[in-house]
Amino acid sequence: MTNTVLRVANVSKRFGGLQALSDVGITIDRGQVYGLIGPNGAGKTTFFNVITGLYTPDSGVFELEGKAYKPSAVHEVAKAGIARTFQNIRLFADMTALENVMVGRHIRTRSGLIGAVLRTPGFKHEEAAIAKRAQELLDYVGIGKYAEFKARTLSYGDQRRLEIARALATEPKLIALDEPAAGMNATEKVVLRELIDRIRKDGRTILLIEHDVKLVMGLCDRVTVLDYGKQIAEGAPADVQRNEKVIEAYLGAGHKTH
Ligand SMILES: Nc1ncnc2c1ncn2[C@@H]1O[C@H](COP(=O)(O)OP(=O)(O)OP(=O)(O)O)[C@@H](O)[C@H]1O
Repeated sequence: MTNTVLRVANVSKRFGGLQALSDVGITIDRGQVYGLIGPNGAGKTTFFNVITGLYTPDSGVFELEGKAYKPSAVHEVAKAGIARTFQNIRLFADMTALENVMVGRHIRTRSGLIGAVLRTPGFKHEEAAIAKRAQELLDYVGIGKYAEFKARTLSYGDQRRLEIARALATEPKLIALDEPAAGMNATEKVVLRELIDRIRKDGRTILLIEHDVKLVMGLCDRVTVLDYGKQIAEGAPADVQRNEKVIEAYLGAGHKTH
């Protein structure tokens, strides 16, 4: 089996007159935490959205574990094996934490989502096993005791962890985290860092966009830096941090720094 989990090459995307991405590519190996950074408006979210099927690219080559995939729709990408979280948390607010994770699990079950909605016999049979696994995942991310709480009643940090549990429930080949530390306080960030570290140690592969450069540098094995839709650096965090173009992009006029 190939050691490369995700290979994306030559991704371009234009919004009207704006070239949001020009020929961007990344390769993520098994077990890596891969960071995507860059100043405001650099194209990080656009790239992320293209990889996960939310935006249709103008060009690009996409491979997951050596097999071509077409990022044409979010659910297709999820089926192919990429699970993601969102910058603006997207949970089923009035469902319990446990139910939210169970929904994530259903894309990997025989009866699927439709079976879940129709409550077919096949679904009922699977349901107990799904609930058990969902509870394990809640425990894993550290919010097991909130299983029966409605998602909207959880703290911001816990909602983010719930999103991660739901993504893990799909047994993804790659888990893509969109600004997982956004809005978190220092203590929550420490807990998040430990969680991402644990997910990696348990053999998962992670792509993340993050504004907290310290977190990225401490956590990631490799980093790509985007600026005005172009890839200006790629490599180990320590090297990228010293890169002249990167320093200029972050400190240069016209950009807000984070
Ligand atoms: N749906 C869209 N329609 C038009 N322009 C867009 C759209 N999405 C993004 N853009 C533009 O593309 C460029 C890249 O935006 P993007 O959100 O990908 O950057 P980013 O690096 O994620 O920024 P931030 O750090 O602020 O989240 C920006 O100039 C943005 O205004």
